Formats: sequence, C-alpha cells, structure tokens
Amino acid sequence: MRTGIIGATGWLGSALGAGLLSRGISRPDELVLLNRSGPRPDYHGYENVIWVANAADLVAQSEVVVVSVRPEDWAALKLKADGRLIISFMAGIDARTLSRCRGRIVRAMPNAAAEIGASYSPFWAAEGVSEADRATVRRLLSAIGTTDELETEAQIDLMTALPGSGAAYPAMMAVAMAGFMRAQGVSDVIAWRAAEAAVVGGARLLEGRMAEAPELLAAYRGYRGTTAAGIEAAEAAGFAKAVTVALAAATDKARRMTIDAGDQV
Ligand SMILES: NC(=O)C1=CN([C@@H]2O[C@H](COP(=O)(O)OP(=O)(O)OC[C@H]3O[C@@H](n4cnc5c(N)ncnc54)[C@H](OP(=O)(O)O)[C@@H]3O)[C@@H](O)[C@H]2O)C=CC1
Ligand SMILES: O=C(O)[C@@H]1CCC=N1
Repeated sequence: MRTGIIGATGWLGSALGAGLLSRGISRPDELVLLNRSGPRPDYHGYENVIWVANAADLVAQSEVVVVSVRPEDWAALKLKADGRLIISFMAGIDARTLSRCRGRIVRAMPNAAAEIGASYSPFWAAEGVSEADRATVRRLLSAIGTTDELETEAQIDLMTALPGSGAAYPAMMAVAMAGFMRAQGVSDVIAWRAAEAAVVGGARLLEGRMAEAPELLAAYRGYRGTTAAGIEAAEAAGFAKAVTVALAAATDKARRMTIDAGDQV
C-alpha cells in the first residue's frame, strides 16, 4: 500500500517515515514524500523512496495521505484527495475543515517521542471511515509507538494538550530543577544529571503503571521526610493548579486554531 506523507522531512513526518521504513511496515517504493524544500538524496538511509513535487502528484500516487504540515500551512496546500484515507497530525484543524479535501478523515495526535518509537498517538475517525481504514491507521501509527481510538473529536484537542506536548513539561521541570541546583553552587554538569535522575529515571519507575502514581505519592508522603516536605510545599505553591491551567490553555488554543490557520468558512 502506498502511503503519502505531506511534511515528510518535518519533526513528526520524518519520524513516521523513519519508523515505517525501519519497522518494515512500508517498503521504500511504497513511500510517497512531499515537503517544501525538495527531495533529499538520502531518506533515513534509503534512496528509492518516491519524491513528488506537489500535493496533487502525491494524492495520485497514494492510497493513504498523512498530512503533517503545521496548521498554518494547511490552507495553502489546497489538498484535493477524493476517496483517499486522510490521516491528519495537525493540531486544531477540525474534521469539518479537513473534509473539504473530500477524503475519509482520521485525526491522530502523535508526539515528539515518535522520534524514538515511543509516541502515544490516539486517533479519532470521522464518518465514512471503514474498519479496514481503522486497521490501516493502527498499522501506520504502530511505526511510531502505540495508539487508541477516541470516542469524540473533541478529545483530540485534549490529547493535543497532553500527550501531544511530548517532552515540553518534563523539560520545564528539568530547567527549574537544574536552575535550583545551579543557584546553590552545583556545577552545570551535575545539575543537569541531578535533574535527569528525577525527571527521566524517576518517570521510568512509573512506566506501564502510571495509574499507580497516587499510591506512589502516598508512599513518599508516608515517610514524613524530605520528599513529603517538598510535595507539600509544591502543592501549596500551586503545582497541580499550574498543570491544570497549562493543559486548559493548550486545549483552548487547539479549539481556536482552525480559525487562526486562516480557514474561512
Ligand atoms: N512536533 C510535535 O511535537 C507535534 C506536532 N503535531 C502536529 O504535527 C504537524 C507537523 O508538526 P512538525 O512535524 O512539528 O512540523 P515541522 O515544521 O517540523 O514540519 C513541517 C513539514 O511540513 C512541510 N511543509 C510545510 N508546508 C508545506 C507545503 N505547502 N507543502 C509540502 N510540505 C510542506 C515542511 O517542509 P520543509 O521541511 O521542506 O520545510 C516540513 O517537512 C503540525 O500540524 C503539528 O500541529 C502534533 C503533535 C506533536
Ligand atoms: O505545539 C504545537 O502546536 C504542536 C501540536 C501539539 C504539540 N506540538
């Protein structure tokens, strides 16, 4: 099956292309690639992928079209994709807007961990998407990690805010943590290592059992020691509130983006 990727050299499009090739989900001659800056002589170590010059060529040669351009670049694409399965990675561009390309619409929300095959990429399928299409979506998304089907399109905006944010909030935590260490006179190298221990090493303990986070916190609190003192101070300073406000702002931005992207009804 030929899969077209519009935005094949971008952060997500490139990760998808790499995953499809390295996991053997697509052969190189089954990948039809489009970007703005033109063909690359080497695409993740493969030469015989198919580069096209415009969206019409890509649609003509693809059964499935993945749209992975930034939302503000969607309108200029003027995509026409009659009868094709369209998988949009774009934040904020809703199915009503996407459906003007006349394809069967799926919206998926991967994250930057696609780069290491660890994206959680939930998807939502609009009317007219068949069971066979859903199987195709699952197979393609398996190239970059795991997926679930969502019940409503509105949940895509929520997924944009949370898993879509990828490493953003861990990075914020790391910057604040390392900043504290440096302010106390710890060297840069050790400060970043200390932050990595907490953000990455600590998070690994929860991998695959995130629903146990409340119990883990209770265990730390139970010590009535240093971490409990830190947890209480963070809560008093509005830690949970800051996270909630951040996710609400990101969700709200996603809801407003179709208009921001210049889509005039
Ligand atoms: N990055 C992330 O963590 C996440 C991103 N998303 C969504 O995924 C989409 C892609 O994001 P991301 O990969 O970060 O973006 P990038 O800016 O990294 O990549 C955009 C890609 O689109 C190409 N492009 C832009 N305009 C056109 C055009 N008119 N025709 C053909 N190709 C074009 C660019 O080409 P060129 O390289 O030649 O400039 C580039 O390959 C966005 O809509 C975003 O909302 C969703 C979840 C997470
Ligand atoms: O920040 C953004 O707009 C994109 C979409 C979700 C994650 N990154």
